[in-house]
Amino acid sequence: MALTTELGRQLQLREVGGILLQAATVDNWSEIQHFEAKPDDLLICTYPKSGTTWIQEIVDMIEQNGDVAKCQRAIIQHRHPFIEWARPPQPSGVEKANTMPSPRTLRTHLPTQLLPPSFWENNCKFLYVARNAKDCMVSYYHFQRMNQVLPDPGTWEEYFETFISGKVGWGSWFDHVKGWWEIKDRYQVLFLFYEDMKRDPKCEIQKVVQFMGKSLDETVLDEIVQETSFEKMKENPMTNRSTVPKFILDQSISPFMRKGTVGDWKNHFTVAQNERFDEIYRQKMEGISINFCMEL
Ligand SMILES: Nc1ncnc2c1ncn2[C@@H]1O[C@H](COP(=O)(O)O)[C@@H](OP(=O)(O)O)[C@H]1O
Ligand SMILES: CCc1ccc(OS(=O)(=O)O)cc1
Repeated sequence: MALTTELGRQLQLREVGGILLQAATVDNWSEIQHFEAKPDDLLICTYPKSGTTWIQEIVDMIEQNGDVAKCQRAIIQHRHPFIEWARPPQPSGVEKANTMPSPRTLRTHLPTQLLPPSFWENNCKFLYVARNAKDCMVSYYHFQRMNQVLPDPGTWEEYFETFISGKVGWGSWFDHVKGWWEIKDRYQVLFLFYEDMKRDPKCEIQKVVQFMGKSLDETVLDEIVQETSFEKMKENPMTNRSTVPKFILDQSISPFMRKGTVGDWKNHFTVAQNERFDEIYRQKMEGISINFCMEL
């Protein structure tokens, strides 16, 4: 009971610069902002529920030259320090990154304006994965239903309002995607789409290989495509979060590896919600030349 109360307190959300973050992250904000990135760091950047775990497994498989056994060395949450994560008394994401040998692969959900400045100063590589907002909203809703230490999402109708107003962890989807899209040509950013990864995983994985400065045989690429499929990762205890206790992630409510598809929003959005969302999207993303694929 004491443990769940403590976890609940840590995962309450508080604001930094108008963005909701977990309370323990806010408590640790100075350490996070002073994080010292190194020029050879690779930072995986995503808005929550955009395919973070998927791209992490892909990057690790590439780093390990397709050696599946090496990717089984630890659960995915422990392989790439999550720089803004804090859950005392466990070491923070910053502490884990500081003890990791280079070259490091790190991960974040932070929007550009909250990223520790040293990442820009060191011209690090950023690998951003974007997912269409409607599927992201659906995935985040089910995640908040099953995550027992996050605020209850309420009904779907209530969550729809919460999400479009950006009152969720890591803030507004619109601002997050816009922010990373706008800086992509000024820094070393590989900007990928979840929907492209579903449509042609080999092509997108090849882009990541090149971005990482690696070269892999065709057979290794094929192996990575296979091993990082939704079906494989759903069965893999190192990626499916099955090791997280039920009092934190209750996968009987909704599995972490839930559907892994493009277009599940059609099973959730009413016609009226869809029309309203499209209008809000048009206003908020005006002038941004991104074309999201909404169904495959
Ligand atoms: N290998 C894979 N292929 C496709 N989708 C995947 C995947 N691994 C995880 N996902 C999906 O990515 C979402 C989780 O994102 P994150 O890792 O950023 O939290 C979930 O979406 P759904 O809830 O739509 O199924 C999950 O099912
Ligand atoms: C505040 C909501 C939230 C979202 C994502 C989280 O972590 S992870 O991306 O699933 O590892 C944690 C909390």
